[in-house]
Formats: sequence, structure tokens, C-alpha cells
Amino acid sequence: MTQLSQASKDPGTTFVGVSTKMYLGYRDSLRWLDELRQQVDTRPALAAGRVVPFVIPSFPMLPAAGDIIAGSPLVLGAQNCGWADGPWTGELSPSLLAELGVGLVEIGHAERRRHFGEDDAMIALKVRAADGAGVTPLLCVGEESRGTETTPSTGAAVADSTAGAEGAARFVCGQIEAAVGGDWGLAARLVIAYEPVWAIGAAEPASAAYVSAVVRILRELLGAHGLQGLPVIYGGSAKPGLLPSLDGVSGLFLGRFAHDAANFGKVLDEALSLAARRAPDSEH
Ligand SMILES: O=C[C@H](O)COP(=O)(O)O
Repeated sequence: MTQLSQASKDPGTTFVGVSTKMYLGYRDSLRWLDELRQQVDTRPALAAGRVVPFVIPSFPMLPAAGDIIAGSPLVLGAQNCGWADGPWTGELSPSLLAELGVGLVEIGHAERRRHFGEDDAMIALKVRAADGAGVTPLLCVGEESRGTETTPSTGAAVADSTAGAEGAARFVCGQIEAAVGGDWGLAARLVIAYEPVWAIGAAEPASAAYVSAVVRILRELLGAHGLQGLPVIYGGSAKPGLLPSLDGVSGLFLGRFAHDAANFGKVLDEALSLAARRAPDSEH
């Protein structure tokens, strides 16, 4: 069992992760990974495991990244996977990723759904294969556009920062159900990255009120399957300052704004402060 799958069984765990997507080349990735390791090494409170940091570099970086983060609490992730060994030219099997020490793998990221035609059937195959190889699926879900609710009398847009949250939560719950083929036992082994598509690559994240509302309703829906405590982290232009304003969200999945490693450190501090507040007798 990977460090991540053990940690993810505790609903109090906070995840702080970052993907480089295709933003960094090889040398820049090495430099950045060194900086990220320093950010983690200078925060010994991470050893308690209540905050789990993870890093998801490009595929070719995985062996070097494994060496750079060895012995640190950082969990290594991959940005995608195939669903089988064998005649699948250009793919990477979950079993190979497991051999490289990968603890979690992104599946169904919005960019893969949009640009590479990944559909629910492919995503379900990947989720099952990753789980079978012992690599925790980091299932990426999120609505395409922010819902706009209108007042019945005037048709005017409701000026409510949580408008559309219920529709988004229901859509996301449907994406999760499709990704596990209705097998909620499998869903229990996932980490969910809730990433509203419209908030990815933006200047600002979705509002804290909106994200908290979507995740709250999502947890109610998941509760029908005994999964209200499933780890659900937020991604989409996340940056320092966001995590403390969220309610009921299990952490952040950072992108561009953590390509400055210092920002990753700032979010780790925020996560550690929240964890310390929940466990006042901790060593933090
Ligand atoms: O993989 C990370 C997410 O898609 C968020 O990326 P972003 O923070 O650059 O919008």
C-alpha cells in the first residue's frame, strides 16, 4: 500500500499537491524539484502525516524526481496513465508507474478530456487499472461552465456566490459514478480533485463560498454511498490564501501558482496551521 492510500483513509488528512503539466522543461523541472524538496524539508511538522504533500511532474522526470524526493514526505504522482500492459504504443501502464514509485495518478483531467478525447469509458478503465496496480487514482472532475441561476420572476441572474453549486455537485457526483462504473467500493479508494473547468488556468480561483458549497453538497450526495468523508481537494488557479477560507475541503491541487516553490511552502504552512488547530496537542 502506498503512503498516499494509507493517509487518504483518514478523513482529517489535508493534501497539498502540485502538477507541472507541460510548463517546465527537463532542467527547469530538476531545479524546481530541488526547491520543492527544500520547502518540505524545512517543515518537519509534515512528518506527522496529517498534511500530505504530493508532486506530479512530467513523465520523463519521474525517475529523477523519485531520487530527489526520496526520504521526504512528498508523494510522487503521474499526470496520466494507460489501462493495460501490452500493445499500447506511447502509453504508460499503471504497473510501470508503480515500479517507479508513483503513489497516485491523475485520471480524467479536464485538459485530457478536452484535448485528447478522454471519455467516461476510458476514464473508468484507467481508474480500475490504476487501483489494480496499487496506484491511487486522483480522479479529476468538474463542471464545464459555472451554472447561472435566475430569479423566477424577472429572469435576472441571482447575485449569489453559491449559485449553481447544486448543479455542479450533481454533475461531479455523476462523473465519479461513471469513473467507477457504479462500484462505490472502488470509489472509496479514490482521491477526488474537484476542478471547475472554468477556473483552471484563470487569474483567480473559484470563490471560496462556491467551492465550499459544491463540496458540501457533493459530500451529501456521496453520503448516500457511505462516502461523505472521501478526500475532495480543490484545483483551479489555487494559490496561497485560499485554503484557510475553504470549508470542508480536503486540500488543494495547485498548478501554475506553485511553480514558484515558495508558494507551495506557503500553502503547506496554511495546511499545517489548520491541522494544528484541529489537533491542538500536536507537535506543530
Ligand atoms: O493541475 C492543476 C490544475 O489543473 C490547476 O491548474 P492551474 O492552477 O494552473 O489552474
